[in-house]
Amino acid sequence: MAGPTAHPPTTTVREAVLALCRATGMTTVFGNPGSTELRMFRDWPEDFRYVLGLQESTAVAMAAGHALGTGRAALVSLHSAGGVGHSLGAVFNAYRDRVPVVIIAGQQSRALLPLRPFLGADEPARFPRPYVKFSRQPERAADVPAALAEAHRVAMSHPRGPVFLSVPEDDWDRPAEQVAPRTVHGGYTADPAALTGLAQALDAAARPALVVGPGVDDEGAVREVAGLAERLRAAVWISPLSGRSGFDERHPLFQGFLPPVADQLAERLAAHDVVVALGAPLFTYHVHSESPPLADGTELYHLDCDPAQAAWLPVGTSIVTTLRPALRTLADLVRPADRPAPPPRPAPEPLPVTSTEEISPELVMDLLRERLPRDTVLVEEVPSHRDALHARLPISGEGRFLTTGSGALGWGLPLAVGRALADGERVVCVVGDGSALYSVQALWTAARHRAPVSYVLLDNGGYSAVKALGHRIGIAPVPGTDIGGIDFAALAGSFGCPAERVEHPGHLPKALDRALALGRDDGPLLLQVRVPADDSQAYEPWAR
Ligand SMILES: O=C(O)C(=O)c1ccccc1
Repeated sequence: MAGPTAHPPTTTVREAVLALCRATGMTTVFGNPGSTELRMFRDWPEDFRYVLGLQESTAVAMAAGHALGTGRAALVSLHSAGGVGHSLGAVFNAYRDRVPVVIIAGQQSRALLPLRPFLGADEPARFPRPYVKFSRQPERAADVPAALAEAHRVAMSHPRGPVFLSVPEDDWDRPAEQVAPRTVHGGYTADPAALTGLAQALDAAARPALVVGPGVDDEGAVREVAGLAERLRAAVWISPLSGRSGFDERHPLFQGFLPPVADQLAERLAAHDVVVALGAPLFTYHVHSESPPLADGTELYHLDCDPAQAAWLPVGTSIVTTLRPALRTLADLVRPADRPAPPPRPAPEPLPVTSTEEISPELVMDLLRERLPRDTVLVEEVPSHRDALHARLPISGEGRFLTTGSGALGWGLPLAVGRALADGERVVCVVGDGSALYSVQALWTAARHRAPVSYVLLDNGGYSAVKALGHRIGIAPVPGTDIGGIDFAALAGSFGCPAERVEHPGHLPKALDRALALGRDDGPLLLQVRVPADDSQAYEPWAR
């Protein structure tokens, strides 16, 4: 009888990898197959689901949505070299947004590699860097399963993120040993003395603020942040261009969204003497302005699980920690405050349906707010109208708002597919025409798998955010920013996704009713909503 120290049984690389995928909950594979991956699919098991993306960046973004929905890493299979290249915009987002995506990329046969073969990747492990946490092509086929196990553990440890394994196509049939899954307990907590110092600063503060970054939602610390904010009576802001929410935006302590411009950010926070940034890089700027990061008199503390981020922040005291244990300790350390709470931010005026001839983005957001259940998962990629969305469509609840916090467009449309496939809950995705076109073929996957996504595509006929950013610095017109005239409803229909065009404000309420009444089993639907191209506005939603 085998003792506990006996070697695990020998099998093939494929069997060992599939067993590891089962053990780690990665039985949905997002991918786009080619000849360099074929042997992975021999005797493809029935308990695995293959979700085809018609371009590799959609496969990565769908996997990211799945990972965000399940809380587990998601597996992606990419084609060698060029396929990896196609995926990289989405890999960049996954890295910056800390999404655990495990990528297995194809590679040519080991015997062919010295000959620079067709499809072969030179220096495969360098290709996705620096936007992966781990990147390897194992030296020997037999090392592939253990390398994948390590990659998975790296992807899932804080700060989470994508990992990359290049597997030559002749490895899959070779012998290898089964890998026993291991557990890594990855929560770690701050130095108690550092938290005591922070608690003392908060107790002494007159007007403290918490800045909620994407890490709060990512680490499941929303409830802890609300508890601390209430105990402190602190103002709560969301960090610039955060890819998540992380605080109930209807809460009276909520003050709004910080601007991604240094002078405006410093000005917004100047009212506070102690600011605590939670899971937020805080100084995420989109455009340059000559300004110190914070006004004199604003003292910054920063809690984050990423030591690199702690190192590159230009000012403040950083405490490296995962958030939940640190926030619980902090809530015990601070005194309940008797300072007055900050006044709540004013609510925007609702627009009557009949107030305009055209459909304004504000009207779309008002109508969505009236219709969406509070716990709807909302995926956003509508840069020109994000201010209207944030002002009029408050998010409540953990994991309910997803967008790119990094800026590579083409993320939202497929992200919504993966998120919907994670648990079958209907997702609402508000997407711009420009954004949609980077990854529009994900509608085919949505239709194929009947992913419950209601797309509200705001069509302003151009790259409006870029036009407005040009306008801001006196550059108009900007060449290459008009893309109007695309029939998205027909395009979606051709992919098998039902769609409607909405061009008149009076037709919008019923169209939204139809889109939002759909259930888990009704598959996707796309509304192409024509909104005006307002190129005259400077892209400073945060300043309006
Ligand atoms: O600034 C840009 O060019 C850009 O790509 C972008 C991305 C997201 C939001 C707004 C603009």
